[in-house]
Amino acid sequence: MSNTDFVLAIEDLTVSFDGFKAIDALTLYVDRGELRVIIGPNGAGKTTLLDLICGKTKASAGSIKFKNQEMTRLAEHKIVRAGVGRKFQTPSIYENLSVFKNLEVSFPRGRSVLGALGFRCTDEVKERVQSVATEIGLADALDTEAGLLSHGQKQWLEIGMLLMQEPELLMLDEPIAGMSVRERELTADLLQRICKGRSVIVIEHDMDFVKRIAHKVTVMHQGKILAEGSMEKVQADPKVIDVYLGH
Ligand SMILES: Nc1ncnc2c1ncn2[C@@H]1O[C@H](COP(=O)(O)OP(=O)(O)OP(=O)(O)O)[C@@H](O)[C@H]1O
Repeated sequence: MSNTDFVLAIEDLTVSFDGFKAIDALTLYVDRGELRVIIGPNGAGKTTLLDLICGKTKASAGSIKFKNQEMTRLAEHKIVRAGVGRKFQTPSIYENLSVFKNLEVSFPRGRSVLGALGFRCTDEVKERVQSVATEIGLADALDTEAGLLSHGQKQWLEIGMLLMQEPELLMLDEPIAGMSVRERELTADLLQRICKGRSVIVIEHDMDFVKRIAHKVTVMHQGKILAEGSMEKVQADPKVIDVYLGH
């Protein structure tokens, strides 16, 4: 298959669990700087697709190319190192550490000789922590213990921990679940900012939020793509109304 300009090129991807195809010959391309939202009914295969991209689940067949490099045979940590970040629904922050520390420990190590010899909180790390904290709206909370943050702030901190690694593709599974209206608005703004320098894939069920953030929407159903395009286009698609939006 040929090289592409897409940051992510998924072709004929299939995964079977005991003969059941959770992802079925799926082809999907994501542009650089694109914010793609994946929607679809329960069991459509959305989470499984993210699991495949980040290497948590191995494909039965097909290809996942990230910046033209095949990912399907790479170990999870190598996919992270290649520039793919994934946030799961439940936050995995260190509750008893400060916001600063949470960000600091997420700075990638071991890539340089210095990193391999031992980690030091250099000016470079401090600057990165500061800039990420500003990006996620927690610049004034650097000394706060993470466990004391609101639910929304914890979610942003986790996004910040991923940003510390400067991923070129960031994947988020239902990022606004449990958030207040105000936190949802701030998250929409945050995602708009984040996708300026990278591609973002979001799984989401809240259609008002999808409308606010999506550049393009992919609708999944039974492991396949049912529809793809602008929110207006997929919303007006009778197939999509039939299996998802009409319910
Ligand atoms: N490890 C696994 N073993 C067996 N079946 C699995 C496994 N992972 C997922 N499945 C099945 O694959 C299908 C797709 O599940 P998936 O969680 O990807 O759907 P989803 O679109 O994310 O749904 P939801 O919106 O409910 O999160 C489901 O029928 C699920 O039961």
